Amino acid sequence: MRTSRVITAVEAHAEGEPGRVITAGAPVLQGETVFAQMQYMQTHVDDLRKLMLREPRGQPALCANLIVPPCHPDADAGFIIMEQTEYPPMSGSNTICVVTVLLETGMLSMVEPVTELTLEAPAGLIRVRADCADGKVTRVTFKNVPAFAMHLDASLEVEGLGRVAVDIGWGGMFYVMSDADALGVSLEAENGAQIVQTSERILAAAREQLGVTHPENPDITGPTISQLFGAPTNPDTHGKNAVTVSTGGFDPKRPHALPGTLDRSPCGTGTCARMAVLHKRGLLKAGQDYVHAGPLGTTFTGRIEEVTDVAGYEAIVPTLSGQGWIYGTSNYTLDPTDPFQEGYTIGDIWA
Ligand SMILES: O=C(O)[C@H]1NCC[C@@H]1O
Repeated sequence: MRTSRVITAVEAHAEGEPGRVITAGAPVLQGETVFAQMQYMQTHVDDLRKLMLREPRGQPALCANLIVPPCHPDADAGFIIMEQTEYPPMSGSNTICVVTVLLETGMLSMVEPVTELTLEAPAGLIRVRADCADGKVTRVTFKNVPAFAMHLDASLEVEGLGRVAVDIGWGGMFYVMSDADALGVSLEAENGAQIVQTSERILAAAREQLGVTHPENPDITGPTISQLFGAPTNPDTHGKNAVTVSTGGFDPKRPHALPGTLDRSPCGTGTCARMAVLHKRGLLKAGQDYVHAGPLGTTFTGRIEEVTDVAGYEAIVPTLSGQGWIYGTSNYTLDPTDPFQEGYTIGDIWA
C-alpha cells in the first residue's frame, strides 16, 4: 500500500450529529492561539478539511475536529472545528464529540464520577464538566462563550419566499433564525429537503442584506448558518429546531439542489443563539433550563448561567449539555497517485 499521509481519527456523534475527531496526521500549524491556527489552516492547509469531509472519506452531513496542543496555559487541549463550508469558531456537538473522545480514549485522564477540563476552541476557553461512569462519558456540560442577539425581527427579502422576519444572533457561530410556522414549514425530519432549501434561501438573503461582524473580533463575520425554530412537540422539551449546515449554499440556477444538510443534533451553538434571543425578548430567565429538540428527537439542555454584556450587546453566558458516543476508529491514507488529493463532491447529493 502506498500512502503519502496517514490520518488517524476516532468517529463520534453527539445526539446524532457526526463529529469525526482527528487525533494524528495533522499538518504543522502556525499561530499563537487556536484561533490563529484555525485561520492558518483555512488559508494555508485547507486540504485536510476537504479530504476528511468530502467523498470518498466523508459525506455531506459530517463535521470534523482536529485536536491540537493548547496555546493557552489554562487549557488541557485545543481543537479546530471543520465543517463543509467553514471553520466555525465554536460548535456544541463538536465540543461534545471532542470531550468524549479525549476522555474515553485516555488522551486526557478520566476521573469518575466527574472530570473537569478546559478546552481551547477558536472562540476561546471552554470550561467543561464531564459526568463519567465505568469508563464512559455519560454527559458533557460546557460553558459556552457569551451569546447575544444582534437583530430581532429584521425583515429580509428572500428569493421565492417574499418578506421574511428573522433574528440574527451569536452562540459561537452567527445564526439567522426564523419561525417555521410563519413560513409554513413543518419541522418533521421527513420534510428535511424543504427545510434545507428554505433555510439556505434565507441564509443567502441574510448574508447579502444583514451581514454582521462580531463586535470583539472583526475576523468573525456572518451569518453563516440558519435555524428554523418551532413550538415543542414533546412535553419534556421547551422548543424544537432544525439547523441547516451549508454544503455549498443556495444557488438560484439550481433551486432544487440540496444546498445543505440538517444538523442531526439539536445544535449547541444554535441553541445558545436562540436562548439569547428568547432572553432578550423576556421569554427565558437566568437559571431556567431550556430543553431543545432536534430533528431526530434528541435533546440538548441549555441554561443561562449569568447575564453579561459584549461590547454593548446584552448577552447571556450559557451552559449546554448533551451526550456523545464513539462508533469507530479509522486510519485514512492518501495514495500519491490518487487523482482526488482533496476528495471530491458531485451534484447528486452535494450542492
Ligand atoms: O452543535 C453545534 O453547535 C453544531 N452542530 C453542527 C453545526 C454546529 O457547529
